[in-house]
Amino acid sequence: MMPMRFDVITLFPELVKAVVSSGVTGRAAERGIISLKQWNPRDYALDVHRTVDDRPYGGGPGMVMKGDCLLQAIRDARRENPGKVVYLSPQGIPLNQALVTELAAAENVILLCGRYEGIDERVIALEVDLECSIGDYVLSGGELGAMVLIDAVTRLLPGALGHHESAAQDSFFDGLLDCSHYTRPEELEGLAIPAVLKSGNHADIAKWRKKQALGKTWRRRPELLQARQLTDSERVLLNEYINEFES
Ligand SMILES: CC(C)(C)c1cccc(C(=O)NCC2(NC(=O)c3cccc4nocc34)CCCCC2)c1
Repeated sequence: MMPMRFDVITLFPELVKAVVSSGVTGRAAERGIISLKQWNPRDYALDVHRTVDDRPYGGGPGMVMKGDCLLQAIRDARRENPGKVVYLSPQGIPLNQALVTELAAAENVILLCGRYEGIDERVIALEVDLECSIGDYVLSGGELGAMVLIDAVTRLLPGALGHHESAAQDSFFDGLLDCSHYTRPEELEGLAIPAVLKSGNHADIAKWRKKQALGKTWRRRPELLQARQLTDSERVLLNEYINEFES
């Protein structure tokens, strides 16, 4: 199995490298499930000051990343990794599990990270296949977006998760928020755990967990429920939860 290759165009290669230094993504890199290569536009800046940014046409505050260095870095990366070029950007489409699943099916992907006020628009016109955003807040660069994407995609690749983890992952996948979790000690600072979890009755426990997940999603992220058809038994559980919640 060939590793999925991520090529990241970034002024901060060390920041992005951290994503493969530990945890599931670190293990996936060790196992050859993913490979990561960073390309620094500054290596293409030939002037003595190695300039990668310049003042914006039309004036205004801040600087813009110069297109020439970015284009050369992207083209060198493409030569080694003929993958889709994804620009992590606040103007992008929201990164969600559906898009992550789509990206995990791709052989390779090139991730472009902006800094300063952004990148020269002509780079997007010439080389970017997809713009995606990890959320609506102001960031200092696209690198954290790249790392989020690498983490989410890697978890879907065969062999990345142990069987315990992949089973847990599947429970995440059913499109609902997660139920509450508890572990030892049984009493923690005077707080007990829900009795059903000590009952040993696996049917009751599964029902309780599903009801918790449905109820929590209904309370906190009702729009996720819209996106997901409920089975008849799930609808019954949710109605039970709502009746209890509102009683
Ligand atoms: C959304 C909001 C608040 C309306 C907004 C509107 C306008 C600008 C920004 C902003 O943050 N500009 C800075 C910038 N951000 C990002 O790269 C970025 C931000 C958010 C999610 C992302 N996912 O990937 C990359 C992302 C980093 C420096 C280079 C220019 C882009 C934000």
